[in-house]
Amino acid sequence: MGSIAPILSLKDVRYQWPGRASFGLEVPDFSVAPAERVLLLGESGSGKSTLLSLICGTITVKSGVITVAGTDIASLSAGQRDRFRAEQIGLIFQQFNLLPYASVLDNIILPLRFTRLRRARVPAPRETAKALCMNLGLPKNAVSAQAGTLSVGQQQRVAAARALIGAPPLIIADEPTSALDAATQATFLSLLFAQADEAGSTLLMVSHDARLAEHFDRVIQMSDVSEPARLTA
Ligand SMILES: Nc1ncnc2c1ncn2[C@@H]1O[C@H](COP(=O)(O)OP(=O)(O)OP(=O)(O)O)[C@@H](O)[C@H]1O
Repeated sequence: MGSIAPILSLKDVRYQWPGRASFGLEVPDFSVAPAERVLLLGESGSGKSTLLSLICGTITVKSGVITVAGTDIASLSAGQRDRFRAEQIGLIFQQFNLLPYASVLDNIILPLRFTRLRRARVPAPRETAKALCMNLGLPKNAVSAQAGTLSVGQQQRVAAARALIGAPPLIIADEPTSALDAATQATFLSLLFAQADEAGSTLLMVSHDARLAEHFDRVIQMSDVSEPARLTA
């Protein structure tokens, strides 16, 4: 990784869900370099979503330090963390989390409402949203459709466009291809990578699906990142 500062870094991070002594994360050292495409593989229940929640700051570490784009997220108040997340991280959820009755266009520009910094990077939000839709292979008339009326594969592209708009430095994707067949997965990933490249965004994806590995710069197993065996209740 040389002297380039990582976009994401976890050092000596520990987390345990309250009342869940049987599960814990312990991450001695994990980092992602700018523009890397990293796939984090792990079985169901291995803690992938917990790790992403820690990185996004929706749950807070018991000990250790997580930095995103150079900022220690524990140093921020809850409100600052929400703003910081909206500014710095584009999220693609497993279930996409689109507003089903809002238009595709309104879904895509939604993150810009929460952060002036990200909004400032998009002089013409509606035009940018339309361009992202086109580049991600959505039909032209899809932008005005209600998001909930689209197919699963199309909704996934809308979720990707929403994550990419305003070029956040870090894109985090939680099993975004689990509902798709292999050919559609590959197409989606190559479109996502091309758009992430254009935005200069780093991509961290978690999945249980080892078949995705060939598409990524680096593939890591959850068991190499976290050492749950060392935890005590
Ligand atoms: N909100 C929560 N409260 C308490 N325990 C939780 C919570 N969320 C997750 N856990 C527990 O943390 C452990 C890891 O779950 P997590 O969802 O992080 O794994 P995962 O690898 O993302 O699984 P999957 O691939 O099935 O989504 C599990 O034992 C789970 O029950």
